[in-house]
Amino acid sequence: MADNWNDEELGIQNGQFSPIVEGGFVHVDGETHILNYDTNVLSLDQDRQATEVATAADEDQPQSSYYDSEEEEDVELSPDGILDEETIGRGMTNLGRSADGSQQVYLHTAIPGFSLKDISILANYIHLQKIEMPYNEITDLSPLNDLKYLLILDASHNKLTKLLDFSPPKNLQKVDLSYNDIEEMTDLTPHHYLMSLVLDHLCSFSNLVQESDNKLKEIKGLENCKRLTKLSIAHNKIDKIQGLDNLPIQQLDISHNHLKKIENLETLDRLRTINLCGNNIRSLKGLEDHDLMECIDVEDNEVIDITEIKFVKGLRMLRQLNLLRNPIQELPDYRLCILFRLQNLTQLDRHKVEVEEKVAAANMFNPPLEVIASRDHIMHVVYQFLQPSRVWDSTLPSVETPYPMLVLVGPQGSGKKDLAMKLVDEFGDYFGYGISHTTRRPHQEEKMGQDYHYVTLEKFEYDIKMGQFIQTYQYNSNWYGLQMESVECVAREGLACVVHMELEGVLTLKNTYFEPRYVLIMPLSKDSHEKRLRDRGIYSDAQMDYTLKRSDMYLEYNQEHPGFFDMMINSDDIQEAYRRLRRLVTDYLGISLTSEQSESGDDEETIVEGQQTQMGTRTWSKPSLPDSLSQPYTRGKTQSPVQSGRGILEEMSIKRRHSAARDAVSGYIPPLFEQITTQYPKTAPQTVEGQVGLNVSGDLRSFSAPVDKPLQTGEEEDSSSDDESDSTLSVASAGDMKSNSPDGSLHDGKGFNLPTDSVNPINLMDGKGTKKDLPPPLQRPPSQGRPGSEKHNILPPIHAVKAGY
Ligand SMILES: Nc1ncnc2c1ncn2[C@@H]1O[C@H](COP(=O)(O)OP(=O)(O)OP(=O)(O)O)[C@@H](O)[C@H]1O
Repeated sequence: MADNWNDEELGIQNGQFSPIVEGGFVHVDGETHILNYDTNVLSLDQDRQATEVATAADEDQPQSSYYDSEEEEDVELSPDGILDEETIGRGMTNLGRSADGSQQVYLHTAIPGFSLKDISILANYIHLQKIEMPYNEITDLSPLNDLKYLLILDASHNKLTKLLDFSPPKNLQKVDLSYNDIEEMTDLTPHHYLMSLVLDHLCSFSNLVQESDNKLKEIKGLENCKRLTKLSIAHNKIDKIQGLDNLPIQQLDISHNHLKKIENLETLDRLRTINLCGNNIRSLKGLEDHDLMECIDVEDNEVIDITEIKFVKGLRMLRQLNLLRNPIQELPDYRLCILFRLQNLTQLDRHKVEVEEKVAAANMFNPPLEVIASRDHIMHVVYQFLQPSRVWDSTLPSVETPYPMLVLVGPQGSGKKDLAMKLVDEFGDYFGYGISHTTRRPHQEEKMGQDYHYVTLEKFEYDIKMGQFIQTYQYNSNWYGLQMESVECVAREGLACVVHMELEGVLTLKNTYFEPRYVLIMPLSKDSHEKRLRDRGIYSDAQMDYTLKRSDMYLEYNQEHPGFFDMMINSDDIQEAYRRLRRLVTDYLGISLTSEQSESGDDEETIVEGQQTQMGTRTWSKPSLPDSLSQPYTRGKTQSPVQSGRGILEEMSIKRRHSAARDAVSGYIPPLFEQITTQYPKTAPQTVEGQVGLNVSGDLRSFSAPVDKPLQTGEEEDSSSDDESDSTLSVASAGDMKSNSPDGSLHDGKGFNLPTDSVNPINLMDGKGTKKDLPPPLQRPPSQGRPGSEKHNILPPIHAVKAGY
């Protein structure tokens, strides 16, 4: 009869079978069918009408719902441990089609906790696909021999002594035999459809009180289980991982065994989850090369060394790692340390990884340059705040006119120190060398207080704490730093300060109120850079490698941060580099050189003005006001106008710094520290007239620093030519503009306060960007006496009122 049922009769709607089950009856569409417990087959009961609704069984329903009928409490089920029909019937769930599709049958039964010893009756229920019978006293599974459709078997918590010692149901896929008295794994070749095997806590049942010696010690017999994807053999006495070669295992649980190392997993290339908790493992070696691994649990082991992480570092899919209760937890900053090394983790030690932690880890162990610089800056500002306040009147002469500084930046061995010193030698009337402090020892040819101030680490640290530094940076285990006093010393002389430093130093400097011009001195040829380093004979191979790698970083930084450097000069040939730098500076200062002298090389060049060769005379470039910074300019004869100068962000940053500096200056109350402030000159070099700042106009910088190209043969290096516009730092000679002023003075009584259009370099160009004819520059009287502020009006004036005097 059942064979002829159509879907509707069977309660199948939309392909879903939804009968109403009540005890041994099934109600479908108002008809009641009787379940034949012997065969699982339903037959129609004409006399009964469905009255009550019972819950339809769900395939994944938990065991706890096996018995929920209170009315049947009185009945003694399976007395004497012999499984009976009543017990089975009550545990039946999941009515569905038989495997051949011809009948409606119950597919699942659950008979837990009946102290069953004899389950022979199960042999009659051939349609069962899933049997759950934990917490019994079963010793023999042979009645399952005939259950050829059995897929899932849970016989955990029984008294089985043999592993699957019944002739195999054809398709047995999932087996849980944990908590049995099985001492040894036997050959499971007959169960070659096995996908999941759980053998936890073997031999525990009869040894609840005392730890059994008979626990499973060896993994074996699985060689032919070619479909095994999950294996759990936790809480046994296994001391070696073996016998799993080439199995498709994805989940492996060997927790709480006696493992000392992770081995023989190389061929388990589908492994995704491994649980090794509660062993004696010290090293994570053996976990590498599992590309699909997502989750590793090694809680409660002996992992102590952070370097062990290297074995799981390459696991790109790894998301969860548990290292709780390992000695490694004692390491300082353990969590950030791990998160830095394993940046893909979403869970560590059972705790979700927060984004903030990842950022903190990166900032702690490999901070971006900007973070290094910000920290450095913060540190020095804080230490400065802790000191009595002091007015740096030479370097902070006015909030509107920044103190002129030139920073040569580049990798070690780029030759920037030599260039800086040479520049100061030649243009001593304009530039002074800002001497950094260092903890490194002087090289043979270096002199104390000339190349660096050489100090001990203790002294360096002391000076940091005394708030002396503007910036510091550790390079190759030596510390370098520029002290405020070093800059102030130069400023007091009325000179612009030239310093050289690594990129990190520049980043810090960019956080300060200084607004230097930055020239990247870059050896573009690796070979010549390496040769220069090697020729010095003082660097180890590792140091040279480090330096050469950093030179790539400089190039990248220049590419990625357009406008960060004002100019790049190739220093492969140091003579040529100096010529370019020199040229840049003369443009910058508005100093004219005769073409003859320019061609004659760096050593011979003489500064002239108004076509007169006279050492020490010069024309002055007109200082620009901040407003003029974003004016366009032409760069080189052959190039189309390129935007340069400050980017929008830089502009905004400068505005912020101006405003901060303005606030600082206006709120300054000196009397308390008069003795400190008065030991330094209160003002910068006094003469205001004809002052030249380095803050020459630039344009919006939308490209990385322009490279100052070497001159071609026949090309004139003449500041009077159009080449003047070659420099990013230069503007059309503003000295020409000053010809309107009889004495070349730009002073308006307060400092620089020229009408904007008079300093706007665009005004020097015609509409097409070519230079207009300009009036000849006025000759400036030759300098006399010692070089210094009184003669060289480089610095802007101090606003005494603003400074609080
Ligand atoms: N205050 C500073 N802040 C950051 N870096 C600095 C500072 N002073 C010097 N440096 C840089 O530290 C690096 C190491 O200094 P060192 O004197 O050993 O190099 P160098 O041989 O003079 O390099 P170069 O030939 O490029 O001038 C150099 O790149 C140098 O410019």
